Amino acid sequence: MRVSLLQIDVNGDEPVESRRSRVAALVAGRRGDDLVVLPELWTVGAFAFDRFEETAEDAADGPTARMMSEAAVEAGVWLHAGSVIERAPDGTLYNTSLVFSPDGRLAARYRKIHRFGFDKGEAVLLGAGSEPTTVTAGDAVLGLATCYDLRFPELFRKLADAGAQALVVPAGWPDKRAAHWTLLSRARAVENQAYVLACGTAGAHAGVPQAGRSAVIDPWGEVLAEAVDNREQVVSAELDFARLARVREEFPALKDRVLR
Ligand SMILES: NC(=O)CCC(=O)C(=O)O
Repeated sequence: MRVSLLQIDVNGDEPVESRRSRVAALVAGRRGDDLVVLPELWTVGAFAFDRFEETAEDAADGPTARMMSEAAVEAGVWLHAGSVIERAPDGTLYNTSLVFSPDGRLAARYRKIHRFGFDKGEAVLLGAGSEPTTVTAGDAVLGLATCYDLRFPELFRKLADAGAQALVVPAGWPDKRAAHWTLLSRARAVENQAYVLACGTAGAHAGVPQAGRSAVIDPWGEVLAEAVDNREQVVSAELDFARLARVREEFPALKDRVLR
């Protein structure tokens, strides 16, 4: 399975509508990939808390969902469209990831469970998701998580237990904690013997320089492809699920679990 992570430059100078069109064109041009992944909140910016309310949209039928659905069809790919600020029917806002099939169907949505900010930011502005989510995308079972979720291994273990072979983590991770991003991404791959597709944002927004450093990590913890900086770029790699099965068979640590 050929995957590409699009490490999108998110900055306040580019209007959200322009970025949406630009990203839709980038996705539409990815014919040949099987799965394309976008970062967390690439429309507004994960740290642009003061703009969450004005940019909130319907998860299934908002402007981002519509354009991403069309772009997935045009490219003929599975698309993890990163996340949007979802306005739910009761008015609650969520940080919600969207996955589209190659025929444009919204195949999965996942509301971020662990909200970032402690007593500020997401933690006070957004509702918390409660449903660990997997989705079958072509040959792969994807486990969905978002940015700060990466710090909570119990979520990833639940996803692995539910059959996830590739753990997809869109993020808007800041540069000052880049070492945590790269370390935890590899740890989640090794401990769950799964691929990790970690897709961060490029550039800087809301005064927060981003780590970038998007990476595809294999079930042995090897980095198959990575962005070495925080410029906008595409990171591509081939996922081999026979290799995943071999790793799990030859080093069956998951079977040795004692505590559940
Ligand atoms: N958008 C986020 O979830 C940021 C997470 C973060 O900065 C961290 O975990 O560190």
